[in-house]
Amino acid sequence: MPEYPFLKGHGTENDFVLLPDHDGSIHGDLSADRVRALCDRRAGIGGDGVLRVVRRGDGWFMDYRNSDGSISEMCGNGIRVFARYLVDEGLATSPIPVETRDGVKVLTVDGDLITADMGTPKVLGESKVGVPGHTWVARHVDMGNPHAVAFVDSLDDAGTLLEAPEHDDDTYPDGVNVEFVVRRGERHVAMRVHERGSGETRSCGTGACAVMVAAAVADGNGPGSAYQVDVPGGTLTVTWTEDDRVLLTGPAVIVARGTTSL
Ligand SMILES: N[C@@H](CCC[C@H](N)C(=O)O)C(=O)O
Repeated sequence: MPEYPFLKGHGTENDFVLLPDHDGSIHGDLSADRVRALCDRRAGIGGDGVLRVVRRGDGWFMDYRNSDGSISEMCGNGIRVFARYLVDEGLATSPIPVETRDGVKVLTVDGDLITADMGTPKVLGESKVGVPGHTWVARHVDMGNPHAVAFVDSLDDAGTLLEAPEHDDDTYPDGVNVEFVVRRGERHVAMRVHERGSGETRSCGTGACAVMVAAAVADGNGPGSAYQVDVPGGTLTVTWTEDDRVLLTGPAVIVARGTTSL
């Protein structure tokens, strides 16, 4: 049985299996079944998703998969862990452009913290999301991937999040990441998230950006503001720049390296 190199890393406890596949020859046929096996927390390595690391021209491409094997356009914590891997291995130096299915993102490394320039957010309309016993109006924010942001009285109101929250299929034909948000202070919020393709996770980078943008719009603060976003796995800082770009800053670490036959 062939053995393949892997690494395990996380950003605010949103955790990933990294598969180095620099020339695309090892995992080019990465199937949904293999992603599910790698992400399995009992029979596999365990993770919210897989980051396949591929060279593209002079740079790098992040091939991101959710733990259920589905593909997403973007992963804000994943791309920061991806950058940590490149720097730790001496494969790149900051600033690092990384190609994704949502275009090129530039990563900046400053000690323990890695910032991803996530690009311009799209603030769209409102729809409803629900869990048993509760329904909320949610703001649709597109960060390259789809988000529904609901402001709630208590994060406990989201319940167990063992099932995907109800949402409007016409607004989100490809599914949605749903964020539940409470205010903690001025320019300071806390959130839980149910991720499309992964279930409830301890953090979501694109979700934190969507939450910040929705909160800033609701507060009458547009571009030119920064918020602290607390997630179950830590704290992220999201800055909406004057030139309408969203910067996601937080820690990203590699915690294990090995080989797997999965
Ligand atoms: N955890 C990620 C988002 C991963 C993709 C998401 N589940 C989707 O399907 O869009 C992040 O940190 O942004």
